[in-house]
Amino acid sequence: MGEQGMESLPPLPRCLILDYYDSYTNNLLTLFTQLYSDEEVLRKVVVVKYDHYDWETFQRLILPNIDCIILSPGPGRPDKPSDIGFALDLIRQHPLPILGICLGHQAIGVAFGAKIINVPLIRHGHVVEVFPTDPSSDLFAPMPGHDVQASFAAVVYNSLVVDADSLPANLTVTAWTDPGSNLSTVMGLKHRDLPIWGVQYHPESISSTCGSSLLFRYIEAVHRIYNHPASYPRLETEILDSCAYRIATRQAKSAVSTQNSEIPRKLPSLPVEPRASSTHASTSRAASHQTSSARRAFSLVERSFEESGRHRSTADIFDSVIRCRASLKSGAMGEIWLDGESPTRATTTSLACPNFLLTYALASQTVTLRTPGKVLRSGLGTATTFWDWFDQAQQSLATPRSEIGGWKGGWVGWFSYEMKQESLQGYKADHRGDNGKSSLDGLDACWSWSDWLLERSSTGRWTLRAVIRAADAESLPIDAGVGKLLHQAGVSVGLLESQFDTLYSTISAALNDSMHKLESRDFEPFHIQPDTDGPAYRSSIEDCRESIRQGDSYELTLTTSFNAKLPPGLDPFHLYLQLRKSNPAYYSTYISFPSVVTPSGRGIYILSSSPERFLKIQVGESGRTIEMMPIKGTRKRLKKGVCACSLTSGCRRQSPGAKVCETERARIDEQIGQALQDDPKERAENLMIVDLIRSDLLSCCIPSTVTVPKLIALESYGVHNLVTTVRGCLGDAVSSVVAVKRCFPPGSMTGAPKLRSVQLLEQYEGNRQRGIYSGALGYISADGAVDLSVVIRTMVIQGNALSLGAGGAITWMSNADSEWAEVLTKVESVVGSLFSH
Ligand SMILES: C=C(O[C@@H]1C=C(C(=O)O)C=C[C@H]1O)C(=O)O
Ligand SMILES: NC(=O)CC[C@H](N)C(=O)O
Repeated sequence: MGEQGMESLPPLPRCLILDYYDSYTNNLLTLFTQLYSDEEVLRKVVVVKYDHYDWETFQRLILPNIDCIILSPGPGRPDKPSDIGFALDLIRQHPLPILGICLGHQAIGVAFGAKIINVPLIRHGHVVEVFPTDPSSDLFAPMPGHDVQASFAAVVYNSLVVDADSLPANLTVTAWTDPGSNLSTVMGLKHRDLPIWGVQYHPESISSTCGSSLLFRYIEAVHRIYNHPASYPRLETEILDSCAYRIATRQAKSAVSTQNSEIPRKLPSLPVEPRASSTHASTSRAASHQTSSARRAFSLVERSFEESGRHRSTADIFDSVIRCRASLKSGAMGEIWLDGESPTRATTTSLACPNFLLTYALASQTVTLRTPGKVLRSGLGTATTFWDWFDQAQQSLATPRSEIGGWKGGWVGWFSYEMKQESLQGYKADHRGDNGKSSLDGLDACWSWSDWLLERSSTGRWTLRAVIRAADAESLPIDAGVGKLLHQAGVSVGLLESQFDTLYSTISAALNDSMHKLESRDFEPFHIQPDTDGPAYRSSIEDCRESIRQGDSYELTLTTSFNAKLPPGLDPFHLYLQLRKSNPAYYSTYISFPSVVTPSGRGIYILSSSPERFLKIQVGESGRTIEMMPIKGTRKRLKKGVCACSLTSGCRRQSPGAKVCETERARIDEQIGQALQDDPKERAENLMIVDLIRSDLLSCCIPSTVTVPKLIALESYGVHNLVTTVRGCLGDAVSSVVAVKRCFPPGSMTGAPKLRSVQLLEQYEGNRQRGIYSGALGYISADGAVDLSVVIRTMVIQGNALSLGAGGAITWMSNADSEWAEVLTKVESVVGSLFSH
């Protein structure tokens, strides 16, 4: 070493990132793609779980075939063998250049004899100022052409830190935070003689600066150690295959990619044929979309109803067309209303009567097909998960892709929170919450299929959309999977052209039936009670804070459940009509499956007013985009009609509703929102989940495409919320269902790091199953488009039992009283004055 830094980008060495099941590890890839192309990074950099190989195998198979190592951040302690695996041996034997980040950095300290202590001030998700001891050299030297800076801003996620007083002589401190104060801690280390470096902060965080220059200088140092070869070989396939999530390098960033399957195949991307003015639905054009090499049984059609029904309310149409028309309801499994009443974002509404349901029981690993006349079960066996089985089902019933947004027919349903057992890598079955109360009993996932739907655009026009089955189409394979079940039950998927025509006429008549009147019904308020009372919840908050203090978690979304017995005769639909008025939300949804029986009785009904997007997949010109919009940070609003006037505000009359009162109320409400957006605790809560969501998306996206177009924006619906938008382009080989699986459960409902937080929360929530609450709800369109909400602010009714989950993110800075008040605010935003509690 000792040579002047090279001023050009070195070729990329083969780099293995050892992942401690942290929820930020994949973000390191974005530092690489700021320097190198996606193709190069996906060929040369691999993320492998720290327990994927044992030490002996790692030394034999991996070490000889890589050039450098990054040790990731992670939960727990570097001096605890189960948390750190073989890293201490790796560092002590220092076979290759190593860069440790956060937990990895602390492991470097421990490996050479330093002590780990608690930080004087825990500030997960906060931006701190880092002061390199020599900002002009080694890993902190600026990028070529940039000025030397005495300090830079970076995000920290640590509870623990290397004790500066215990450092052995062979380790040097390279950076500090808060130098000279009693908050000062070690932010960087390096070995005096060996190519081993560590940083305590998170260079990969969205709000950290100088991350790519650190990586650049590390790669430059690695390159120097290998005497500047012209290039490095690509990683061997076996090593690439040991990555938890592979993204296809082939055709990275290509235009529209294939629908599905881990084996990429080229299918044409086809638009839906609009049939706005035709009264004869012809499927011939749709059918002609099929190519002989990729023949599909199903296609999409749509036909508008022009002015019909335009002046009637959506609730009225839902009641008259979907709920009351016997000819449409016979043969249906229930009613679906993807409502989407949003004051700030334009939405479409979809109404449907599904033909069949697929439900999944985690405990017995059994899929059940439910049709109006039949119930058929099929065991999955232990070799597969429902996610993979359902992925195949989705693919076998898929239509060609359409660039038109929204649900075009196909699946509507949910994955309950417990489906994490089959999606979350490293999840330990013995921590499962299945000894807790389960009321879902076999509805851990539930996906209904609708051949057709009635859609209202944001301008009010109604359109019939359908999945069409070509009369001469080959039938589905019936030897396994969904095809076998559907065949046994005698269900055929998709409408024939003639059926579409008849349906169009029937619905047209119903839309024009102005005699229909939607009755509104009053009902008695009922009593809703929390599962956990305030003191018990406060005590769980302290448990969460203790886990955070010990370094096991950075943030935990603690939840509880509120329950009520409904008065006899209460129709959930009428309760939903009240909810959509009192708490309009982007993802408001009503689902009714009256024939499904659970331990609480007959029928399951979902009444959702979720404002939160979990995940949306759209097909666009440049490929499939995936977007997630986590919410963190919630405050009560000052509602319309409340007089907030004070003596100083100039309103003397103090009469709620008066114009001057309303102006004052709006001003104070805006101030509350602004204060939320400016609050460092709330911003940190949001940032922690944003970094986690970026890492989730990197498990299915081309790395350089993952961006954050909107960071910590204020959205005010029923409550004030802070919302971030994270977006990326899906990798070619990642199907829609696989993308959902890789990001499930929603990070805003777990906290970070996801795996460790999920398992801790199971303990702190008394092994209670969260059920549909905290899961994902929405559509997976026949063409692979997806839009799912995070299931919050949602009433689930089974028989006469109503449950409503609520919770909030706990960080070190949480105050038990205000967290409990936040939970009650969320509950109130849903049940409001309907209930006494
Ligand atoms: C846990 C809930 O909400 C989650 C927690 C939030 C928060 O802590 O601010 C906000 C939205 C959700 O991601 C809930 O509504 O029950
Ligand atoms: N982000 C991290 O790697 C955290 C490391 C360690 N668990 C701590 O809390 O200090």
